[in-house]
Amino acid sequence: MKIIGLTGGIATGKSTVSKLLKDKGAIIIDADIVARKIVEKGKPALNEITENFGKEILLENGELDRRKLGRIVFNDPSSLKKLNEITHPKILQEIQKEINYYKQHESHRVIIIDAALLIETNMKDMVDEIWLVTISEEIQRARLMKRDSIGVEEASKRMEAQMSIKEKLPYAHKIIDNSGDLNDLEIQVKKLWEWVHK
Ligand SMILES: CC(C)(COP(=O)(O)OP(=O)(O)OC[C@H]1O[C@@H](n2cnc3c(N)ncnc32)[C@H](O)[C@@H]1O)[C@@H](O)C(=O)NCCC(=O)NCCS
Ligand SMILES: Nc1ncnc2c1ncn2[C@@H]1O[C@H](COP(=O)(O)OP(=O)(O)OP(=O)(O)O)[C@@H](O)[C@H]1O
Repeated sequence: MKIIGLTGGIATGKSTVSKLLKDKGAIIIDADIVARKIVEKGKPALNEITENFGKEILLENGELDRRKLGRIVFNDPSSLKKLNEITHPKILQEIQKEINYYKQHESHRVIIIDAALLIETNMKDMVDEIWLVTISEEIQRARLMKRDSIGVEEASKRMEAQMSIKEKLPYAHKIIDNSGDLNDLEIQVKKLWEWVHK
């Protein structure tokens, strides 16, 4: 079983690549989905978040107000550090649990871990190789603003909260250049999929 870490900055196109790989038969573990799961109502991480950020961080139904928390942490590095300290160990633990499950039940299939923070966290040690999705910062900012309907400042702050693509390059075993159109992307993904099965 091969485990591939798919990474790249916010809105570089990881989910788009994951979808293409899923259609080809890969198992996808999406770190954003795992991150949402560990802060559900009643989970210990949500209590820790309210202890640190106050009850105002909850919606009326008791769930996490993600937009509000996002506005706080992406504008204040020390709040982001605190949130990462609460969530990252639990996200890593859950991903490891999922890997162990698939190792037992789907041992012939390729696993893709889709995670923006794969290199920043110890997730990089869980994978056999790293595939990096790259685009210029200008395209990245433009796609992020469009997808999330946010302004240039908010988009830039989110990008600054992560390692730059340039800093991630030395860790990459394969590069997926997503500056072209979706057809270009599909061609690259097809080649990688063939390569992984050689
Ligand atoms: C701050 C939160 C509540 C904002 O929620 P929101 O629904 O607006 O965004 P979502 O979770 O879909 O994340 C979107 C993208 O933001 C970027 N991002 C998320 N968390 C972080 C972080 N801690 N540091 C840097 N970038 C991040 C990633 O590129 C991610 O793909 C949420 O992102 C969160 O709980 N983050 C901490 C957990 C985490 O590190 N998740 C990323 C796992 S790789
Ligand atoms: N080649 C492309 N041409 C034009 N738009 C694209 C291309 N690839 C992806 N997109 C769009 O760019 C946006 C970001 O892509 P996507 O959501 O896959 O990024 P991501 O890396 O998974 O982001 P996140 O880190 O937030 O999870 C989406 O709106 C997607 O539809």
